[in-house]
Amino acid sequence: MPRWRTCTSKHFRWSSPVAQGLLLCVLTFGVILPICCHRLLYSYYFLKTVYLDPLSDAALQKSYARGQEALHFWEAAAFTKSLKDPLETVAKNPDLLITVVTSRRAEGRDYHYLLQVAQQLHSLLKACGEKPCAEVMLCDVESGPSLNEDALLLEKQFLVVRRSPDERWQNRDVTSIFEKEKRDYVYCLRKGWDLMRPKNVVVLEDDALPLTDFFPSVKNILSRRFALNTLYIKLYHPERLQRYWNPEPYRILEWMGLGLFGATILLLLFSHYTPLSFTFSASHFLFLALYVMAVAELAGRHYLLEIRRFSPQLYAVCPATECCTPAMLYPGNASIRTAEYLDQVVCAQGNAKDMVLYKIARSRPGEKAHSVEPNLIKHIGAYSSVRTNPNPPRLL
Ligand SMILES: CC(=O)N[C@H]1[C@@H](OP(=O)(O)OP(=O)(O)OC[C@H]2O[C@@H](n3ccc(=O)[nH]c3=O)[C@H](O)[C@@H]2O)O[C@H](CO)[C@H](O)[C@@H]1O
Repeated sequence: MPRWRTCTSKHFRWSSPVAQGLLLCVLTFGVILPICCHRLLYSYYFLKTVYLDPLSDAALQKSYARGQEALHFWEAAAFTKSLKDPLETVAKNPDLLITVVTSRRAEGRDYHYLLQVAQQLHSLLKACGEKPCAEVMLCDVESGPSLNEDALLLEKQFLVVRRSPDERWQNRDVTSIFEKEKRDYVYCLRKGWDLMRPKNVVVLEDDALPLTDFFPSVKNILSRRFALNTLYIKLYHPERLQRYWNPEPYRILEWMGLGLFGATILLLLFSHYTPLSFTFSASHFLFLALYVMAVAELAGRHYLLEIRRFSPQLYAVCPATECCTPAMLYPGNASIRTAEYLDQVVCAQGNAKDMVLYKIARSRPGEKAHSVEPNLIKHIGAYSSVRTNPNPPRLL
């Protein structure tokens, strides 16, 4: 027998733990995960070159169809319903006020993001039963010569607030869109507080579509102790930034915890169900922990988070992340504190209101900020009203 064959058989036996571990890794990472995850947008296995374009086009088409359906819905409602002045019908001191900040969109107007959000809120509020879960205020910040037609269409159904000509005059010198966006946000925070003195406030951007678990989850979060001492709680973080390998310290802890938990379960299963005699060792445990961690990261943490939707009690609360403010919960009088803080800062490119808010919460003594996972809204805005848009917009 040639010499190399003797060597191989001496050092490499398929029954050895190393060979079995190798086989498991090759099967999992080279066969099973690629087959199961190549179409999953937020997985490392996602075949971007093949699937990104069709998935993005399908998402645009779906959003367009929802927008047109919402347009017909609200056009019909405007004809058939003649409500009292919405300002008379809103409750004072509601438990929850939902403020939707909206401006006219130059691009993507046919998607009617605001109408989609309003229709979803309308149906979720109807499902709440007799006592409404929240009051809704639409804050139309459009100050240009063109009107925000979607907000106009909703005037009979919702309370719509706008700046007076004097207030608009005071803001005429703002040249940066990011500073304008911040001032608009502050205006909406203050207006909601002045009109209703709500017990808690959620501010939604007009392209933040609440998911079906929105109201039960917000209620559950507000019932937790930490909410009382929080400046804001983020209800959305972009899916593409939800990976473990994004430098958020709490995620590394979660990742390690998952690895240890998964390894324990796998060892218990192996020891019960393998016909071979099984000896437990620390290196087995370490290997399995790393294996579970790698599977979770490569398949996509986003999909793991979705398991938490099973019940609002399972939603995780973690330290706030930096990016984006499409859906923010301000418990108690935090909305008015936030407006005061934001007033003291000037926003600019690279230092938009989301970054500024994050820095405020970190630098002010006694203020804390949190994020909830999984997301409570879906971000439907493929076209930004403050940044240049790629043509056509893509999901990643
Ligand atoms: C999904 C996502 O990452 N969204 C973030 C991104 O917004 P986007 O770049 O996606 O912009 P967007 O069009 O969604 O606008 C954000 C919000 O600002 C409002 N608006 C717009 C123009 C204006 O003059 N005044 C005004 O108030 C608009 O109605 C909307 O409620 O960046 C913003 C900061 O710049 C925020 O952090 C958004 O959460």
